[in-house]
Parts: sequence; structure tokens; C-alpha cells
Amino acid sequence: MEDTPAVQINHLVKEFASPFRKSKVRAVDDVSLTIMPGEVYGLIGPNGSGKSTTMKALLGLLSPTAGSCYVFGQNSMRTDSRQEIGFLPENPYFYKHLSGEETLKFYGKLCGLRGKLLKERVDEMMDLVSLTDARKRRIGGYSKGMLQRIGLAQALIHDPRLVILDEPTAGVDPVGSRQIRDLIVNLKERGVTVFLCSHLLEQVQEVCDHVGIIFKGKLVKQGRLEDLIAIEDQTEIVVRNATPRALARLRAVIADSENAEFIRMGKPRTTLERLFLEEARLSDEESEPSSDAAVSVEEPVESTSKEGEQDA
Ligand SMILES: Nc1ncnc2c1ncn2[C@@H]1O[C@H](COP(=O)(O)OP(=O)(O)OP(=O)(O)O)[C@@H](O)[C@H]1O
Repeated sequence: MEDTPAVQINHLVKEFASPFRKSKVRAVDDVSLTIMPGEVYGLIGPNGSGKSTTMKALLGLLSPTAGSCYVFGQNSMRTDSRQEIGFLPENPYFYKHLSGEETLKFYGKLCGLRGKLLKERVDEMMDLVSLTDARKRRIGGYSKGMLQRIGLAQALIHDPRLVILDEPTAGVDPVGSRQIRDLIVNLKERGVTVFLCSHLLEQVQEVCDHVGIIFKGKLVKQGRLEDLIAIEDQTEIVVRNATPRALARLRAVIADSENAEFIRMGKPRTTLERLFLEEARLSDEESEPSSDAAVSVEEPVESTSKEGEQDA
């Protein structure tokens, strides 16, 4: 495994001048974190806790008040460090009059791709984000979920080693969110490092192996997800087809053991989200054989972009 961290943030502080007060707003307060290559790190925190500011400093879009950020060993204030990064902003905006395919070609060219390689990457990305059928449609008619997916494709077009995703599923319905989460898992399997921020905890729990909790600009907790959420003094047993007699015996054994305390027995529950997705999948199968039905039923929404604006 590579020794150089994909991301190294050292004592990052970022203050903004406040137009109404003499004092400054300290958006990020002494944050340090390290993400090793291949990890999926989720930064979670409430609105205004400093997640986006941390990401922008890592991208070199904001200069730190104090501290420093490194991407694969390079200071993030150096332009070269961005060659390794793909970025999906919280509200990506695109030229509405371009089709999905033209949009990806545009970004691919900005990243230096040309000719056969560019065409191959565009085809591959369209396929990866399940937008091949919609590639000729104008972005202005894309739904929110489709916009997020084309944004993800844009972030991946140059095959970056680090992908930074700011609220990747914001405003996307559960089916669309699932597709985006599957893509993140796919990136992890391919060894891409992912740094994402979100306040949707369940989603973070599903895809991240490391988590940091940021609150009022301070990183209050971080570590391996498994370690953070484990309840050290409890053991979970899940049994299929157990008879009442077997369960009664199990309880009796536990009651006999020194210090052990029986806490709960019952049916494991699915999450509301899984239930929703399962129902959506079943109705989808009943009504429409096409695998892209989820895309076609999404209502087109207005892109948040102003005509002519383009994300940096
Ligand atoms: N350019 C700016 N000028 C002044 N204050 C800013 C600026 N950018 C962010 N802030 C302030 O810094 C703090 C952290 O903002 P930030 O956008 O990083 O939070 P966040 O955790 O990403 O929030 P959200 O979940 O709502 O996106 C907030 O108080 C915000 O108002």
C-alpha cells in the first residue's frame, strides 16, 4: 500500500470577514485529518459546520488562514495538485444547452483529453453513471438525480486518484441516491480515494470506512467507522428459523452466565429506505422492462445554473 497520504490536512484554520461584525467568522478551527489511498472518508456535520470550507481549502479554492493541505504529498495551493483530483460541488451547474455527451467532452478537453481517448472516456463515463440513453439530451431537461450523476461523470472523466464529493446526493430521491452510492462503492473497489461530506448519516455509514465528525468548525471525533459505531460491551446474535424452545434455551444459558445480561430479542428490522427501494424495484419490474425506467420517470427540473456560467 502506498505510504503517501492521499489527503493530509494539518491544523487547518479558515476565517471569513463578517460584513456585520468586527470579529471574523471562524469556519474551520484547527482541523487535522489524514486519508490514505483507497479509503472512503466521510466528513459529517450539521449545516454551517465547516465541511464545504474544508473541502474548498483542500481543492486550493480558498487559501487557509493557518495550517496547510496536501494532496498526494503536494501542497494544495499548487495548481499541479489538482491534476489528481475530481470534484463534484454541492450544486453543480452546467451549460443547459449542451447535451450530456457534449458536457463530458467539454470537461474532458479541459483536462487535456483528446481524440480516441476522449471518446472512450466519455462512453465509459456515460455507461458508469447509467446515462447512455440520455447522452444526446440537453442538460436543461435533466432531473436533479441525472444532474448529480453527470456531475459525478465530469469529476471522474480524467481518471483522478482522489474524488471529492460535496453532498453528492443532495436533493436526489432514494433510487437516485442508491445509484450514486453504488458508484461510490464502485470507485472504492477500483482503489480510488473518496472524500465526501454529507449530513445524511445513514448514507455515510453505508459507503465510508473512515468518518470524521465536524461541529462548529472543530473535528470532534474521527476514526474507522467500525470502531466508532461498535458497542464494545454487547454481542449481536442473529438466528434464522429458531424454534421457541431453542430461543428459551439460549436465554437460559445467558441467564446462567456470570455478568451477562439479556437485553433484547426480536425480529431484525429493515430500514425505511431499504423498504422504499425494494418497493420501487418491484413496481419497476412489474411496469417496465427497461433498466432505465428510474431515469425516465424522474421529473425534469430546472438546473440551478445561470446561462453561460460554468463550474471551475
Ligand atoms: N465565503 C464566505 N464568507 C463568509 N462566511 C462564510 C463563507 N463561506 C462559508 N462561510 C461561513 O462559514 C461557516 C461554515 O460554512 P460551510 O459552508 O463550510 O459549512 P457546511 O458544513 O458545508 O454547511 P452546509 O451543510 O450547509 O453546506 C458558516 O458559518 C458559513 O456561513
